[in-house]
Amino acid sequence: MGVEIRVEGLTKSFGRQVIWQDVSLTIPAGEISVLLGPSGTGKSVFLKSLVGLLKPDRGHIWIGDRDLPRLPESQLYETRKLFGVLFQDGALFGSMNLFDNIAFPLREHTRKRESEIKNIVLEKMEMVGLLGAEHKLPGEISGGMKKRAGLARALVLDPEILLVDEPDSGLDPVRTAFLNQVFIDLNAQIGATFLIVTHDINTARTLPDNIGLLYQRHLAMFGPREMLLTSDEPVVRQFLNASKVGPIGMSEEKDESELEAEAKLGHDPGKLPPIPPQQMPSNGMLRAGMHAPGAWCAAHGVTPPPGSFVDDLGRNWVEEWPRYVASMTPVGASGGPGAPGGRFPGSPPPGRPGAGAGY
Ligand SMILES: Nc1ncnc2c1ncn2[C@@H]1O[C@H](COP(=O)(O)OP(=O)(O)OP(=O)(O)O)[C@@H](O)[C@H]1O
Repeated sequence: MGVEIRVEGLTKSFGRQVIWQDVSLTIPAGEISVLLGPSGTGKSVFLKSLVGLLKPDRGHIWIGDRDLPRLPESQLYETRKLFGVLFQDGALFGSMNLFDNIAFPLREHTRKRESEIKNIVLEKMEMVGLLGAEHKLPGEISGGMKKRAGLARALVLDPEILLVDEPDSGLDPVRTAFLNQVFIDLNAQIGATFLIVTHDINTARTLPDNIGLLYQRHLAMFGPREMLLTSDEPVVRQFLNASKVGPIGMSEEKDESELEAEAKLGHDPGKLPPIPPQQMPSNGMLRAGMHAPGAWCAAHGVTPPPGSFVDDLGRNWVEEWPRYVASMTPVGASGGPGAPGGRFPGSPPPGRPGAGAGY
């Protein structure tokens, strides 16, 4: 079981916002692949495109000899049956108990008898460790159980491909580890092709055969896990080490309206997002998100440049300050919270070394 997915030159935009472009990769049949990426890089959009819920602007998604974006509706419907999808929240119907939730696709898409449906549902519930919870409502179970119920439902039609969107969201590390083990066992048992989207580094380190990284509208890398874990690419290293220092900034999260607002202010989108006035240090105070260099640099193992000041993204505000002031002149002129002229951030007040209110 399990089929290969071959993606070629896939591009997706919403209006003027390009989500990713020219993504090409082959997701090997029967293996577990994980797609990583900072928030907002379009991982969920990628999953939805793979299953045909969103139409890419260009490119191909080959499942065998079928190119998904070009299939007529009837064939798309048939091809979708190859997929099981686990959405972030499990997407359970709140008014149905777990048994009926899990039985739903079988009742909707097959003509199986109730006795047969019962066998399948109980088999899948056992696979995910939920046997005995058939009569519970989604509101009566934990987040981890909800995910496993969603997983059981994704399995009832015996998918060749299982797509999973952020299985770890909202789960503590113990439940995440447990769920990851369920994925490993399931993969060994059913042999389907798994693609899991996550930003959990531990999941990426332990679970997959292959890892991909989406970054700044491109697939930065895709390959065997060890290749990524030992990569010297700065973006890969920063992501895997969960470091604030490196090429990944906050620009990935911006949507079109934010980028437009920035462009109007004359900012260079993605390069120097303005720091919000409420986070600017003024009158010697350190505000949330801004850290005295001593504490921050010690925590990140770097030597602070003399007189420097860093923010949550590791930007040195001694260097950024003149550009920031230039870009914020109207605010500065009014003497507002972002106005230059207060105590320069490189000099924390005496007696409060390293007092970073953001910690
Ligand atoms: N249907 C849609 N219409 C317009 N924009 C959308 C739509 N779906 C997603 N987006 C935009 O696409 C971008 C990527 O969203 P997506 O949810 O795929 O990111 P992600 O990498 O999964 O983020 P996270 O890790 O935070 O879940 C976001 O800017 C989002 O606002």
